[in-house]
Amino acid sequence: MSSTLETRPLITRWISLRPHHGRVRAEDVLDGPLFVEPFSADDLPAIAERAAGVVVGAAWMQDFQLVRAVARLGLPVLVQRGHAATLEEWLAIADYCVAEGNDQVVLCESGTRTHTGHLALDLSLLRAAKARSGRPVLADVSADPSLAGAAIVAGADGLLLSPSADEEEVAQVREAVTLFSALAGHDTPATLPAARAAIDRVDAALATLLERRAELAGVVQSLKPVGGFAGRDMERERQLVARMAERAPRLGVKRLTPIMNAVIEAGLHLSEES
Ligand SMILES: O=C(O)C(=O)C[C@]1(C(=O)O)C=C[C@@H](O)C=C1
Repeated sequence: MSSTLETRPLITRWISLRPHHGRVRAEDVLDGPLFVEPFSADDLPAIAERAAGVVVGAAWMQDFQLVRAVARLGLPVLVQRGHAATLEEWLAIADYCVAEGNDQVVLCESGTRTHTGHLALDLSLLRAAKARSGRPVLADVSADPSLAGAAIVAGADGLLLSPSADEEEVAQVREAVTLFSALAGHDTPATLPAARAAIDRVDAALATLLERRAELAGVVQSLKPVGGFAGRDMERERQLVARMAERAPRLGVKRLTPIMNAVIEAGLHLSEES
């Protein structure tokens, strides 16, 4: 398996060999790269053979011997923040890995344990970790998959889901990745499949927005004294294209005009049909 790690905007699923997590077969959970959390140093040789990377779990942050042994495998290391760990303590684990000659360290914000026992994802800490370390930072949305979109918008380079996530949660997180990474992403994909995958995500977001736009245009038609093609307002169309061109300077007014003409006419046809 590859030892280089492409994080954005993958959903990384991880397997923990710690007893209370239960074992899950790799084939059942592999979505993005497979990361495995060891139970002890004894697990490391098997992990080195099968996994794309190793998880230093939130509960392991004080076990420096294990962290060092993990780093020496040479695989990417995903360092989860302990549920009470500070930014400094978290980044110190990354430094331990680098000290062992392994610079392939990815951080993962895994939430702070609150007084009610819940895990609260700290997105401002995630941003701070990104800024301070310059490393990719994932967000573990296992405790609350509905935060996936917020994490991506906050700058998460990828998301982590525990193997116990059910199919509905996986679908929810995948949908958030598709829609929000299209808006938040500024990375330049390096390969043809990665570039096409990025375009597919943009198209998915575009389709969602076009459907919503058609719905709203239908509402406008029903509110206007004269709706449909008969009530067309070319000055309004010119203004909205001009505003869009400020956000899309590469396309500019000239290229956006026929695109928006087609979009608006599709909406008008739709509203006249219904
Ligand atoms: O804003 C309106 O008046 C609309 O009817 C909506 C809309 C649009 O789809 O954005 C459609 C037709 C008009 O020519 C201008 C704009």
